[in-house]
Amino acid sequence: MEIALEQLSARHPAARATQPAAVQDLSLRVAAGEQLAVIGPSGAGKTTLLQLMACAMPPSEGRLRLDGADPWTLPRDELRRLRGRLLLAPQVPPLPPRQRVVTAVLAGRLPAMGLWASLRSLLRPSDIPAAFAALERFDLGDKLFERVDRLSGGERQRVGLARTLLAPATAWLVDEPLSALDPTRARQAIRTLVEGARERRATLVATLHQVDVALAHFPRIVGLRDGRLAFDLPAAEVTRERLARLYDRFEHELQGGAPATPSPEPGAAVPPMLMCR
Ligand SMILES: Nc1ncnc2c1ncn2[C@@H]1O[C@H](COP(=O)(O)OP(=O)(O)OP(=O)(O)O)[C@@H](O)[C@H]1O
Repeated sequence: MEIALEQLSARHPAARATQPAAVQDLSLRVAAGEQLAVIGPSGAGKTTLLQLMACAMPPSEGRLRLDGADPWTLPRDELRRLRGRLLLAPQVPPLPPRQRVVTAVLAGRLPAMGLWASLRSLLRPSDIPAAFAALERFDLGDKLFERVDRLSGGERQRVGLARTLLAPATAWLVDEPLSALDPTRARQAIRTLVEGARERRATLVATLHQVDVALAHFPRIVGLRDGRLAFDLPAAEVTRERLARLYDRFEHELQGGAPATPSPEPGAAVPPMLMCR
């Protein structure tokens, strides 16, 4: 799916009147199948940007276009169908605590199913091999029949990512997918997510606090600051200086520095983890 933002601004309904808009005058085009990482300090508007792309909140100004259509002008049925092609994966996946992992993963397919098939799938998992294969890619095959509330936070986050692999969506909008993972797991998980999106030809937009992971695994990086576009560059052009400007007065969120040399290929050894938080 192609995603285009034209001078988009957005304000959260609960925001104070004195608070600036969470996203301001943002123009951006993400081609179908492209992979983009969004970085920036806390409060920069990264999550809001994903919510806008996912049609979870309407813009207050400007226009969003998904495959050329403005979703907010579509009839309700068409908007619902369009939302079925969008996957917004929140930082903490909404997994019912008593649910089995297999059911939670297969729930990724629900948007493509009718009502009865959905109910049947929730009661009796329909494609256990597919759930197992998705979990295996995140090193969680042994948790297939475990209850979700018996998993660690990091395991739950990976179950959420395995569910993404089964989703019928053509745009994956993934919010801080690595926040509960250790550095090794984080790299493994992002590699799997990026590969999965490529295999499915899905557009992937991920917000990331780990700047080094973003630079190593995504070809294009968008820097957000105070709701505005600070830069939109190929990963190799995101220099230490640019990052210092992006995180100015938020240096505590950017530990270390950007690689001085061009970003390594996916799978290659990467510099020490830069955690932003
Ligand atoms: N539900 C809400 N109601 C009111 N204001 C909100 C809401 N959600 C976010 N905001 C405000 O919008 C701005 C952008 O927040 P957003 O969550 O998009 O930033 P972020 O870059 O994702 O931050 P973080 O990295 O901490 O998750 C912030 O000023 C925040 O306080």
